[in-house]
Amino acid sequence: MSKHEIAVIPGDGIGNEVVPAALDVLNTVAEVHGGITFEFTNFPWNCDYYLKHGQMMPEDGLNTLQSFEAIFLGAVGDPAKVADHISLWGLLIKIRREFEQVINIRPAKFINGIVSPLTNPNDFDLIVVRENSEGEYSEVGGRIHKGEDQIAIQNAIFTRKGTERAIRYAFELAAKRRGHVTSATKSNGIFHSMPFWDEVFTETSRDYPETRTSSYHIDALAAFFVTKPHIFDVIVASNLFGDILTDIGAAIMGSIGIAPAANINLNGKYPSMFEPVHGSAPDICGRGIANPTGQIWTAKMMLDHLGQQELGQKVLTAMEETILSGIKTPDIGGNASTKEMTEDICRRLKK
Ligand SMILES: NC(=O)C1=CN([C@@H]2O[C@H](COP(=O)(O)OP(=O)(O)OC[C@H]3O[C@@H](n4cnc5c(N)ncnc54)[C@H](O)[C@@H]3O)[C@@H](O)[C@H]2O)C=CC1
Ligand SMILES: CC(=O)C(=O)O
Ligand SMILES: [K+]
Ligand SMILES: [Mn+2]
Repeated sequence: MSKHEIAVIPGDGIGNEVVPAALDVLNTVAEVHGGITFEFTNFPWNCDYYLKHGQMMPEDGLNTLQSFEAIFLGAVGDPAKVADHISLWGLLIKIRREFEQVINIRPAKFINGIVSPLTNPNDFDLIVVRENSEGEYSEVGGRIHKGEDQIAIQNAIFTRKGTERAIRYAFELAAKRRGHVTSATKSNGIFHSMPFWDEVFTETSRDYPETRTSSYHIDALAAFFVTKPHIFDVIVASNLFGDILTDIGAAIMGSIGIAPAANINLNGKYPSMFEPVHGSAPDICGRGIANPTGQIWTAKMMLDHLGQQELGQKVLTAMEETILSGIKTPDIGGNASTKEMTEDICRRLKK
């Protein structure tokens, strides 16, 4: 019997609806497997916690999390209670940074049974490798002066190490897929960091002569996600570009509620963290209609990471069958609740 100890942070809003759903699925696969168990430890760190304690997590929160094999998170943010930059930097981004989760892997593919907003989705199947530790997501800068003299300065950080690490990861991943890496750049408008990004991409690509490479400016690339997403295999992007591209990736699948993500620690010093692409969706929170499949597909990515690829595949297959059978939440054209969709996935896993 192998036991996986997982830290669970549902967070805010629909995180509290989709995380329990995905835990049901994980418990179901463990039961079906018979040889593994999960021990989930829940941490109620979110914007309500902030209102009570003045911080998003306790002082020793990271220490506590460090002993777990992985972290399973829903979403962070409730702008009605706490400003987004405070809540996200106090929990989600803090964990990504401090635990050196330097890569964010975000797949998107055509799913049978969901109407894509694209007329010709053409069975696209892509993965965005998002640099997750630096780039435009930065605390470096400041604000000075008042009134009409106000100045805000925001510095983006691109290190050789961080840039090359993300690009190399994309090449390694592409070697196991269709052997094509696309770089997201903007060297026509961003004077220093993006020409640097291009140089590192070109240099790194020399170590992978078998791999086909492309490079597009992010504006054109975003448009190609809409007009011809099937041309992509692996896309490597900076933190912000990857963030934006993956909401588009989610949208062309049919809903942001489906898209999964994994924040990967590569050096083995800290746990990795699994959380879907979407946020806390305050507009639908509390109605029991949040799409659980982004969180469930994220659970599949966690299973893969834990070495349980076979179980991961089972989860994805059950999820796809449920969708194909028409048991779908409203965001993907159905009228099922979060609970009904989750129960159907669990039922299929037990068969
Ligand atoms: N990784 C994270 O924890 C993220 C947190 N956020 C935070 O979440 C809050 C809301 O941000 P938004 O920009 O509105 O993005 P959002 O992703 O929460 O919502 C955008 C739209 O997608 C819908 N949606 C999202 N997830 C869904 C699901 N599972 N099922 C059905 N519909 C779904 C929402 O109802 C909304 O209309 C903010 O505080 C924001 O900072 C936003 C993005 C990522
Ligand atoms: C914050 C956010 O939107 C993301 O990291 O995906
Ligand atoms: K999330
Ligand atoms: Mn995002």
